[in-house]
Amino acid sequence: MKGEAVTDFDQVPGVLGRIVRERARDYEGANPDVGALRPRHGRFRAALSGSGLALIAEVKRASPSEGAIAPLDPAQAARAYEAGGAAAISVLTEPRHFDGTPEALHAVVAAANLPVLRKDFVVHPAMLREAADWGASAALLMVSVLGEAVGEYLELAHHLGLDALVEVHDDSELDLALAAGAEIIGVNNRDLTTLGIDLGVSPRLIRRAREAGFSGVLVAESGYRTAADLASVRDLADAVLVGSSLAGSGDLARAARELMAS
Ligand SMILES: O=P(O)(O)OC[C@@H](O)[C@@H](O)c1c[nH]c2ccccc12
Repeated sequence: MKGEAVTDFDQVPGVLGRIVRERARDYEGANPDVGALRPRHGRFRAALSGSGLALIAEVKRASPSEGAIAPLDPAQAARAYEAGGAAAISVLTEPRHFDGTPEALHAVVAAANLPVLRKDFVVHPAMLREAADWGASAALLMVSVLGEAVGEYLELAHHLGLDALVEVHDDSELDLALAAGAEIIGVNNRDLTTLGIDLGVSPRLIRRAREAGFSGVLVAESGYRTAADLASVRDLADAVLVGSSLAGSGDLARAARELMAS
């Protein structure tokens, strides 16, 4: 199965625009063929579908909003998150702004007994093929980046046996994700064009998705630092995705446990 690279990023503003244009250049000329159908185990989705709020803990060494966070060893960090009760691990593989690497993902897949999400700015089918080859269970697809192409990328991800976390930040992106047939929708509290956080975004859009009849998995993303911060999504979301506050805590297992204590 062959996909198409997304190249038209003129509409994407701010930091996000800069990053996706860099990523598109990185993968220019890469092979867009994702090969034969691979079996899908749905391990990422299953890990988030139990009762109670599940934690997706992120291996995040740096970010555009915080700069350097912590020089984490990815394997050690993943084992600590697992010990702290995480249901899945997210690993940044974007090199310039998040200090991510493919090796970090390899190391986490080898070290942890949990499903792993490749967190990157996917703009080319080859990035999904890599995620599957590297042993990830899921990949992030951002509607703010892919626009109408999100449906095609969802199909490519599923063809490769991957679950897809389809990320939205506003009403029109949510509508696109729902129309594309997303099974797992993440609502990002951070506006990636300005980097501003509004913890009201997740509860609002998660409610809207449920009202629209969405029966899949809903994930609240970004900006959560304390157990109290989670009150607004505790009985609403299936999972939360947390990076900076855990990664910068010094004791990742303990920070994960304390964050999720209700
Ligand atoms: O570090 P935080 O505020 O806990 O956020 C984690 C995660 O949600 C964030 O890293 C993220 C959400 N969507 C993204 C898209 C690309 C890069 C990073 C992200």
